[in-house]
Amino acid sequence: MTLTLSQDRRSFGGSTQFYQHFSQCCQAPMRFSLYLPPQAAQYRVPILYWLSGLTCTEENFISKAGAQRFAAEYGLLLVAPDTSPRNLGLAGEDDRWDFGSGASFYVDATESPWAKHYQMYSYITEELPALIAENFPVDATRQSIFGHSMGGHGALVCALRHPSRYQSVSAFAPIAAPMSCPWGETAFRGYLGENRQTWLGYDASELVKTSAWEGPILIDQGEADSFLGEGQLLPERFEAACQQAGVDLRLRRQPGYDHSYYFIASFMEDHLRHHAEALDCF
Ligand SMILES: N[C@@H](CCC(=O)N[C@@H](CSC=O)C(=O)NCC(=O)O)C(=O)O
Repeated sequence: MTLTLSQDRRSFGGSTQFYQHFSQCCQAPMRFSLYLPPQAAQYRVPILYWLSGLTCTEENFISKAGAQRFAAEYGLLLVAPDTSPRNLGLAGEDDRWDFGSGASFYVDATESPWAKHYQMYSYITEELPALIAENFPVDATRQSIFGHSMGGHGALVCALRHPSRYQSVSAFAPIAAPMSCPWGETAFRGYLGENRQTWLGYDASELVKTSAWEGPILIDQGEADSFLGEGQLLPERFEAACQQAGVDLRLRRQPGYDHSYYFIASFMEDHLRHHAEALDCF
């Protein structure tokens, strides 16, 4: 697989880089950003994947979250993929900000015209890890995942569906019960069709009830998040499901914080430490 490097910026003793490649899963060019910590010059480092939210590209997280400082300290390679394939010429692709481009919901679509290209679940869990293992000095047996909003939920789904593949998971303001909120219903209907039974496999509040996930789950949720008030996030549903399943959820409600990257950056250190501990970085 050919990777094309488009930017390489020295940061915190390592490098923030941007790549493009042709994805076999998505049958389209895909982009991701990456932070290579200084330790990668000495030994194979663990990997921490970040999944971004609606409207984001591979750039939002790496330029706004302030994660590189802590990744450099702990020796973590960060990978932040784009949120969907783009510029495919599909009908309706760019009509809405919460569906289509920038809004894949990280599922493998089954419905036309999305199914041919919107295979983001397979891309995130299979193709991208193989690509990273092949091209960077990583220990591919040590990987974790986190994200924000649509991506926070995507991270939960990946970990709950693959409990042995990820050492830890965390999320900022995840869309925690997508089958029960307007964003999720729109996306699942469009990508997966009308049968709600098939949606269950992509809803973290359902998956957690049967998953073999054992580790703690860290979630930060701003109490002044406007999307919380609109009923798009529903952390209380995930909390109840975790309680029912006996899963150790550390849901921290943060007074005054909204949905933005100002909120994310404020608690980034805690999340990176959560993952660094699980990935044996100390
Ligand atoms: N319609 C608005 C709001 C979009 C928005 O807030 N996106 C969030 C993620 S929301 C859930 O997945 C985001 O991360 N935005 C990028 C950022 O850098 O803040 C709009 O189009 O702006």
